[in-house]
Amino acid sequence: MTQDELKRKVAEAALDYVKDVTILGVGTGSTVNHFIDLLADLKGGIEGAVSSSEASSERLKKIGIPVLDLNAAGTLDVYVDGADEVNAAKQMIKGGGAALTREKIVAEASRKFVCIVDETKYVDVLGKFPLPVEVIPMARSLVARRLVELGGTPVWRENCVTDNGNVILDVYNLSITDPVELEHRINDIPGVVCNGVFALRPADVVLIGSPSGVRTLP
Ligand SMILES: O=C(CO)[C@H](O)[C@H](O)COP(=O)(O)O
Repeated sequence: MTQDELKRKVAEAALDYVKDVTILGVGTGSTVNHFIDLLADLKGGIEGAVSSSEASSERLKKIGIPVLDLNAAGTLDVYVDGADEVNAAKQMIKGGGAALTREKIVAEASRKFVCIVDETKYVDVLGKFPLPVEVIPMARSLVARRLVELGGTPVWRENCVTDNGNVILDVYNLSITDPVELEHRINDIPGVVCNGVFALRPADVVLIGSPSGVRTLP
């Protein structure tokens, strides 16, 4: 099976978690794109979705699902999103699609975070995938210097402007043995809007697609 077929398969499995949901949170990325496409056929009572990106909002609207403002929607029952890496503690690296800030907000606003990944995303230690950090443009060099002090090698993702008008630094060479500590430390750097470590609010359910089926992390 191709990686894209695995993404489709795990997206299908996530439908079980939204059957009784009327308003759900929807993440960003190619795995979530499959999930959105599958929502179109769901004979459920979905009345609307809170989206984590302009790209997902457009896709939701195309299939007739209204996109709601989080301020009006309040607490969401379920948030479905992908990840770039996930570990056994259901902590993740996210932000490969530059949507990390809104993803972290919608995740925080949700009772249940269902993370959908193919098997290539499962790791023992987070950090092989370069850690995305969203930064206010004027602070880019300052934040990069602080990230070097933390042991990383930040690289400016050129030609990328986030939905919030900011820039992304991708941090290489991190071995994230204490994700909670690193999430706090990067958040503390002035100019950082958000970092892609999702450990303070990990996933509640992780579904992993493989050729032999979809497994749920214990
Ligand atoms: O965090 C994300 C976007 O900011 C995505 O969830 C992550 O990049 C995974 O993407 P894909 O499903 O395309 O592999």
